[in-house]
Amino acid sequence: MAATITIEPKMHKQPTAVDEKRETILQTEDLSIYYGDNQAVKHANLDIEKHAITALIGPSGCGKSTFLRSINRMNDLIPVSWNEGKIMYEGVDILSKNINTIALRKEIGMVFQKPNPFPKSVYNNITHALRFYGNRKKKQLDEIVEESLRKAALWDEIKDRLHDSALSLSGGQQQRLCIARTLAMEPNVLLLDEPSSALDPISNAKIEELILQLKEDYSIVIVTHNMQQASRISDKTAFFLNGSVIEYGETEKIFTNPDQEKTEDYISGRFG
Ligand SMILES: Nc1ncnc2c1ncn2[C@@H]1O[C@H](COP(=O)(O)OP(=O)(O)OP(=O)(O)O)[C@@H](O)[C@H]1O
Repeated sequence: MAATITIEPKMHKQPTAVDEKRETILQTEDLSIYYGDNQAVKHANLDIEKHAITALIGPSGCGKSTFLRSINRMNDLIPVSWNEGKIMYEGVDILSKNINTIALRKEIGMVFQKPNPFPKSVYNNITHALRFYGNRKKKQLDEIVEESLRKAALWDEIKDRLHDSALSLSGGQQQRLCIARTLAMEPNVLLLDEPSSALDPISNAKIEELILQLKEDYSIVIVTHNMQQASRISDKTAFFLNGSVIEYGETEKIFTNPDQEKTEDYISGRFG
């Protein structure tokens, strides 16, 4: 039977049940990812928890972004990329050939390092994909725009600028708009690839605060080079080195009492 990802309408989510927290939402099983002959991720076994923030850390080129992009099959867009192993999401191996990747990317949304709003109005940035996928009424679109911008902590700042170009917003506002655009698709999982590294410290702090709020409703995986950021906001941390997951555990433990010497060396700045 063809494996599909079901999209359930969930505009008005119920509050998260306490007992739902810290369940596993995604599991990678012996996941390896290659670019041609270059093995960028090596046999990764990670359980990503629901309603938690999972940070992926490690030196440049160790495979963090590759791992992240594989979770919603964005890596498929790189022709030389191929993989082995499994990524289980809601009982389905999302690396299967018959997965609907468009539906998958709605459920598992992604935000990139550089804010990349469309050269359209704020309003149309959020409604563009919704219009493409369905015949939503204006009233409904208005509600989604407001709800998404509120969730992205941007509504109060730009509610009078909905028809201005998104490119007229500041860098930090553009990044929160990109987050709002992703939230409008009602994802379960958010993949964030260094979402604040291109921003000034105040915008960075706002994004961090936002990510912490979003964890109530979403499961978040974030790639970051910023050790303070990882220790401030994440619940779990995975340390990658040369494509391998060297250590994975509670963030507090990883940063205060890691099991592996290499982890200790990295977080204390001895390399990387
Ligand atoms: N599009 C691509 N085509 C070919 N090789 C790639 C591609 N993207 C990444 N790689 C290779 O895969 C390996 C892992 O890169 P990746 O970008 O995943 O690491 P990273 O830990 O996210 O690095 P950084 O922190 O610098 O972003 C590197 O050897 C890199 O050269």
